[in-house]
Amino acid sequence: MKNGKLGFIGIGNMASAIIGGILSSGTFPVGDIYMYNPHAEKMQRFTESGCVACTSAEEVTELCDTVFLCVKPQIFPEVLRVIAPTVAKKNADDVVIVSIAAGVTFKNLQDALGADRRYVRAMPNTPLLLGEGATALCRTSNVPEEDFARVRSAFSCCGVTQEIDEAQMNAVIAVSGSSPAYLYLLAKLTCDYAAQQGIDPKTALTLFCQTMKGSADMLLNSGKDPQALMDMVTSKGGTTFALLNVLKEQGFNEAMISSFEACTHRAEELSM
Ligand SMILES: NC(=O)C1=CN([C@@H]2O[C@H](COP(=O)(O)OP(=O)(O)OC[C@H]3O[C@@H](n4cnc5c(N)ncnc54)[C@H](O)[C@@H]3O)[C@@H](O)[C@H]2O)C=CC1
Ligand SMILES: O=C(O)[C@@H]1CCC=N1
Repeated sequence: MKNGKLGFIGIGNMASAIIGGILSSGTFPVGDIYMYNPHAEKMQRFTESGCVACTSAEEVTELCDTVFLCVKPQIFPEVLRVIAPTVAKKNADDVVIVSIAAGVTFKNLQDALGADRRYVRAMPNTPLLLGEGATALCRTSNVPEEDFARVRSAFSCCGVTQEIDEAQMNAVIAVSGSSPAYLYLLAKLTCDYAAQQGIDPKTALTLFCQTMKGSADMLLNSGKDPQALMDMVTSKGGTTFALLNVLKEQGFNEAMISSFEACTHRAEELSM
């Protein structure tokens, strides 16, 4: 029997962002959110909000019909071993296992927990915390629409979601999961430069962040593609041309592409 409870195992950066987003949106009753982390202090702010702290991963798995595995990929073998007997005791249609881990495949999950179980993989990102996340999702073919919709709503209540094929899950990490890091790097480099030039750091951050937001809106809503939008900014013989020219000369495009490939490759290595 399904009871609608959501369980989270591993309450670190990402689970905190997901739970924080769910709580802010009010999409699920707070008392339906269960969690386990070996370090109880990581759960404290959510227990103060009314979420339920469990004493083990098995307990979360026993009590909840949607179980989010939010530990590091390296910890997955241990967590899967711990929850396997509890998953085995449930009817196959009474539990959906959701993994947010980079690289951990459906085959990894099926080998550990059973091929007849229902699985969803998600690649979210930390802006979920503010309701501005972006999550790529895929599911095994036995996950019915109703179960998938429930998982999806845990992410879509705090951002956008897109369903993709499992074969694309490692490549999408450079698009959703990891990409905030290089946007923050760009913000840091830009604002550090502005500060060196005597611009007040808060002023620079405000201008740059609005520029990121505005540029994202242009990409989504102007009907123009990235190249056309770059062309709109770039006056012949002007400042943007000078800026882009240095990036080109110094191999920026190649470095970005190599970094995406490294991200995907690392996810492949993290497969169990
Ligand atoms: N941080 C991010 O931006 C994103 C992370 N992910 C994925 O999310 C997962 C978690 O990443 P983070 O939240 O960044 O890591 P984290 O290290 O912040 O959180 C992991 C949590 O698991 C807990 N933990 C360790 N052993 C455990 C066990 N045996 N049972 C239960 N909990 C245990 C740790 O105490 C920690 O609080 C990873 O698999 C990562 O690939 C996916 C998308 C984005
Ligand atoms: O760096 C990582 O491995 C995780 C997955 C995507 C974002 N953070």
